[in-house]
Amino acid sequence: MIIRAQNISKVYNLNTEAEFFGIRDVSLEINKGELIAIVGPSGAGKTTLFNILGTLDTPTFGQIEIKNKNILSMDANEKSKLRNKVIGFIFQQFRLIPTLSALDNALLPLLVSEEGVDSPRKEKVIHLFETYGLKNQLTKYPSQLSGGEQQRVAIIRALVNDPDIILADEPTGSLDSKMSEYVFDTLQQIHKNNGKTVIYITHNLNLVEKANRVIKIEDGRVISDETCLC
Ligand SMILES: Nc1ncnc2c1ncn2[C@@H]1O[C@H](COP(=O)(O)OP(=O)(O)OP(=O)(O)O)[C@@H](O)[C@H]1O
Repeated sequence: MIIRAQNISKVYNLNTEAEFFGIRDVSLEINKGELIAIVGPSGAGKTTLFNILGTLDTPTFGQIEIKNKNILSMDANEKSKLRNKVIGFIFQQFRLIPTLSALDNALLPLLVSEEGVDSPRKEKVIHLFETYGLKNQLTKYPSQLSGGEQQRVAIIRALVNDPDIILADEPTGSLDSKMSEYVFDTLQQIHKNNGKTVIYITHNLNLVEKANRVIKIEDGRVISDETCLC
């Protein structure tokens, strides 16, 4: 098991009149290599859950373990190290830095890690650009790339530290249907070829169908959790 969440709740504005449960008593066990879609209406708690699974936020109640490590007992520095090594993030709005080339954007997690960028690591990233059809885009700036290409650069950035888990918050939410397929195809390849655990939030029914497991959230609770044996 790669992630275990036990009875986690996130309470916003705790002990005030505005107290609100973003998620309520959620328990999940996520195994290595799963391809999971998180679905549910707007305001259901998907991003709240995403942030907690990604160690970007702390639950108010409950326990969370990633790779058998208790996240709640870690300080900010330990969490940030674990996050950098174990989790790759992809967001709806790509979040590339406009003044850096596509290659430098993808290298950023290495630049801020203890290991830094060396030649073999740079070559590996260039190889990823080739694998994902971006070899002619290395020196381009984000504004010179299509939305789908920008998201693929963001996916490579999420992969450079070879994380076990990829967390994607509506990765195709800003793209038209053709570009959505183009980008999702990359996520599927990463899942299939590299054995990564991929967890994505989506409103796109075509992408829900492609998951091995679908977790539905409503009013902060998991209302169904189905694994497809296909
Ligand atoms: N910082 C906050 N303070 C108070 N309430 C919050 C905060 N963040 C989120 N919420 C509330 O928690 C609930 C869940 O929000 P969340 O962003 O997780 O939903 P979501 O399912 O991701 O929605 P969407 O699909 O619209 O992105 C919402 O009702 C939201 O208003």
